[in-house]
Amino acid sequence: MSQPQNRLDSPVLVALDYADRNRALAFVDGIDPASCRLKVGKEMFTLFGPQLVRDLHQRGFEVFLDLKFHDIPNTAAHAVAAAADLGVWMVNVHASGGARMMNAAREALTSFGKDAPLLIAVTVLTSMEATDLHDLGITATPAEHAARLARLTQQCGLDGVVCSAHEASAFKQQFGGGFKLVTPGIRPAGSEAGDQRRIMTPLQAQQAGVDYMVIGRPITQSADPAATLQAILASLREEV
Ligand SMILES: O=c1ccn([C@@H]2O[C@H](COP(=O)(O)O)[C@@H](O)[C@H]2O)c(=O)[nH]1
Repeated sequence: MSQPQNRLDSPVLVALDYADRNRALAFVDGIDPASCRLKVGKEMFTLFGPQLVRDLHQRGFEVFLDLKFHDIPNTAAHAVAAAADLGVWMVNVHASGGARMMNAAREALTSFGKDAPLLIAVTVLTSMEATDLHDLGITATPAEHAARLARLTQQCGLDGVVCSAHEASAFKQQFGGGFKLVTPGIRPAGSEAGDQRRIMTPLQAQQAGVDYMVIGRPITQSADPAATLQAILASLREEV
């Protein structure tokens, strides 16, 4: 297990969603590990496996392994422990897997002590809006349903949730400052929303009190990903 040595205050998690490992590493090799953390999700992990995470650690980056485990408690717990063995900084499950699954996942990390990754749970995907919930028979709004799942997540002793930045200020009041809010669906002004629905700009998300903002395509699909990342970071610093 190799843990990165540096540490940083950056709120930006870059979603490293590339089908091409060389393109991903070309971007990574052009940025400073102190400027952001990297999120490895289902696409790159399925294509390139744990070695990709080791390669990023070796370059000094902390990694959020975004595999959103949703399974029976035993399987989810073993998967979370495997992520901890890999030395990731953060790992997640789906809150809709329920309390027994989340408790099992949390307990699986106790033996890692201070080396345990942060464990968070996905509430309502940022690509979802009210009509998507209605299709599932859920009549609550995305914000109400996300709050219900966040409450359950906190009761299970996890470190925080994935939610949209729209829920951030209410969740900080309800669940306290220490409960981490990780928000995808971040779109700099003028960039395409794509499949995302509950979106905010980086600055709006910072003002709403999010802890970490996940930004993928606006950076990775830009003409100069490293420069786009720097511009986003600069815009956030200006407002501090
Ligand atoms: O609710 C969620 C949970 C996870 N994601 C992931 O974040 C990134 C977002 O990428 P963009 O290109 O900035 O849209 C992506 O890896 C998702 O799998 C999310 O979007 N929403």
